[in-house]
Order: sequence, then C-alpha cells, then structure tokens
Amino acid sequence: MTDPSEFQALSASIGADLSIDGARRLLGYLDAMLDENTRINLTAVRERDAAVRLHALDSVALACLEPEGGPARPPGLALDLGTGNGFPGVAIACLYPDVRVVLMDRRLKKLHAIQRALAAAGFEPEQFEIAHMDAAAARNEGYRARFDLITTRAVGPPEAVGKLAKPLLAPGGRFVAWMSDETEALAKLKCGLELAGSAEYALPAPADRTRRIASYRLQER
Ligand SMILES: C[S@@+](CC[C@H](N)C(=O)[O-])C[C@H]1O[C@@H](n2cnc3c(N)ncnc32)[C@H](O)[C@@H]1O
Repeated sequence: MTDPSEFQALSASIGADLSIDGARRLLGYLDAMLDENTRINLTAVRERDAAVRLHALDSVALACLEPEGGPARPPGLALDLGTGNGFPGVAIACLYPDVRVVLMDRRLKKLHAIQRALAAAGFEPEQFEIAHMDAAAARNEGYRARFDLITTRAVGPPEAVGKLAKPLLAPGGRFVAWMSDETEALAKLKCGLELAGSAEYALPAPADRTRRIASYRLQER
C-alpha cells in the first residue's frame, strides 16, 4: 500500500516535485474518491495501487512541465475541464497550495461525489469552486479569459477540448492535455493554440504504460 513518502518518491521518479503534505493530501482524496466510487461510478480503476498510479501519479505529472511548458509560477486560478472524479484538478491543489481550482463537469452527481470526497479528506472548501455546466457554456457564465491554467484529462481529443478551453484562458495562460504515448502532441491546434512544451513519462507497475502531457498557449499572431 503506497504511503505518502513512497508516493513522493514515485512523483520524483517521473520528474514531479511534490511536498510530503501534498502527497498525504492527494492520497487522502484518492481513498475518499475510491470509497465514493463504490456507490457512484467515478472510475473503472477500483484497485488502489492501480488508482495511485493511473490517477494520482498521472495527475502530478503536470509538474514535469515546469517551467518551460507549464506554469512558470503557481497559477492563480486553474480550471479542470471535465473533472469527473476530480483528477487532475485535486492534484493541482496539492501541487500548488495557494491556487484556487475550479472543478467543472456537466454531470452533477459526480460533482456532488467529489465534494463529499474533498470534505472527507479534510480539504478547505475555499480552495475549490464547483462548476456544474457544459464547458461550451462557460464563456457566457463569467469564465471568459479567467484561467492561468486549464487542464483536461480523458475528456476528448486536445483539438476538440482546446476549442472549448481557448476562450477561457487568461493572457499568458496554459492549456494542458494528457494523452497516451501514441497520440501526437500537435505543434498547433486548429483553434489557435500552439505547443509550449511536452513531457513523456512512464507509469510504473501495475499501470505499466507510457504517457505524454502537452502544454499549449495562445498562438502569437
Ligand atoms: C472520462 S471522464 C474523465 C474524468 C477525469 N478527468 C479523469 O481524468 O479521470 C470525462 C468527464 O468529462 C465530462 N465532460 C465531457 N465533456 C464535457 C463538457 N463539454 N463540459 C463539461 N464536462 C464534460 C464528463 O461528464 C465526464 O465526467
């Protein structure tokens, strides 16, 4: 059973710098989310060791991008678009304790389950905002040009999700997408975002797979 110091070492092994407190908080959330998952379908990954790697470790890979492609400094306001089970949004809060994270999804039941898991794991509610909406409507709901960081994992192809994210990015903000190693990190997305950096990393057993994360910024004209 992976404990916080082991998880901190796993994070370091893929190039992600996570504090011991961040590791403790993230594993606490993972356990609470897996408990919620016994009642509402949040993830198909039910076994803890696999979930530690496929959800928690994969999410902290965000920090592998710094400083080139990711946030050069902790982002002020971040959005996890299509948060589902709370990953990678909750990991952003554990990597950057001063950041406020908007967890957005169109499925209310999932958002309620995330809220219960956050409370059970002892997170301060002020660090999060729960946004129940389709991301396509977010620009008209007060979220236009607001975010320093927008993450998306397992929601759709970067081209499609980038189109939803672009109007929500603040100047200088980054759109970060997770992909399998077979998916190419495109130099430009059709919506007008360009590649700022990418990283490849291997998730250890029992996950055993290579992953890629890519960061995009608004294209300069
Ligand atoms: C497969 S889950 C991914 C969950 C989590 N991000 C992860 O990496 O495990 C995809 C989630 O995206 C949400 N979603 C898909 N399209 C969306 C949209 N346009 N706006 C808001 N949420 C969306 C779905 O409701 C679902 O909860």
